[in-house]
Amino acid sequence: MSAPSPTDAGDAPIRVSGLRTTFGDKVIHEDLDLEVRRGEILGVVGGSGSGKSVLLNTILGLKRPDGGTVEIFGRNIDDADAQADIERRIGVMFQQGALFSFLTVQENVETPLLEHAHLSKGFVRDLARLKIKLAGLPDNAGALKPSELSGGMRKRAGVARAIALDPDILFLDEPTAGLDPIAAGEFDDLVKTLREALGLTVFMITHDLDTLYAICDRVAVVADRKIVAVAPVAELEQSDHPWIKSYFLGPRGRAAKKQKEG
Ligand SMILES: Nc1ncnc2c1ncn2[C@@H]1O[C@H](COP(=O)(O)OP(=O)(O)OP(=O)(O)O)[C@@H](O)[C@H]1O
Repeated sequence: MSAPSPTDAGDAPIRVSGLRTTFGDKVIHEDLDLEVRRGEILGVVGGSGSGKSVLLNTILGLKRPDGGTVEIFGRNIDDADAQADIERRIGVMFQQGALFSFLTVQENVETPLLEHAHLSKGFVRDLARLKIKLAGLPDNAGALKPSELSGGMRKRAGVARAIALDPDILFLDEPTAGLDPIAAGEFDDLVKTLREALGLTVFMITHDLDTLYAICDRVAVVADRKIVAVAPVAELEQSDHPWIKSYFLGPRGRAAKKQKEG
C-alpha cells in the first residue's frame, strides 16, 4: 500500500484540534476538537449563539484561531502555500446562497471557474450548465437573476456555484432554513445525491431535525464552548447531556424521528 500523499489526510479531510476562538474577552470555543471523516455528511448542531458559524468561519480561514490548529486535507490552513489548493478543493454555500445579485445564475456559477480554472470560455459555459443541472435546476434557470428565483431555487443556485470547481468538501450553512418541508426534503435528497455522485464530504450547519435524521451520517454538537458529542443520531438520543437530551427528545425531535421511522 502506498503512503498517503500530504494532501490526502487519511480519513479525516478536516481536523480541528484544541481550537480556541475569542471576540475580545468573550471566549467562544475552548479546546475544541473535531474530525470530519472522508465521504460523510456531518451535521453540526447547537443552541443559538453556541458558536457554529464562528466554527465554520474559522475552518474556512475567515477568522483566525486564538489557539489550536485547523487542518484541511492534512495541511494547516495558516500555511500560505496550502491556501490556494485548499480554496480550490472546497465549496461553500452560505445562508441564502450568497449569490451576486447583478449576475445571472449562469454567470454566478461561471465566476469561480473563470477565477480558478484556466479554461476556454466555451468550456466554462458548458461546465456551468452541467453544475446548474446537477443542482436540480431547470435549463432556463441559468438566464435568471437571483431575485427571480424562489428561495429553494436560490439555494440550488448556491449549491451549483459551490460545486463549480468539483470540490472534495462542501460546506453548507443552514441550507434548509426558510424552506417549506417539501422543498427542505428535496434539498436533503439533493445533498445526498451529490455526496454519492461527486464523492463529497459534507459539513453542514443545520437546525433542521428532519435533515439530521434523513441524511446525516453523524452529528456534531456544539455546546459548552466545545464539541460535546459526535455520533449518529441514534446514539445521541441516548446521551445524558442536557442540551442534547432536550433537543433530540423534545417534541420536535420526537416528530422528526417518527417521520423517519414512518
Ligand atoms: N463578529 C463578532 N463580534 C463579536 N461577537 C461575535 C461576532 N460573531 C459572533 N459573535 C458571537 O459569537 C457567539 C457565537 O456566534 P455564532 O454566530 O457562531 O453562533 P451560532 O451557533 O451560529 O448561532 P445561530 O444558531 O443563532 O446562528 C455569539 O455569542 C455571537 O454573539
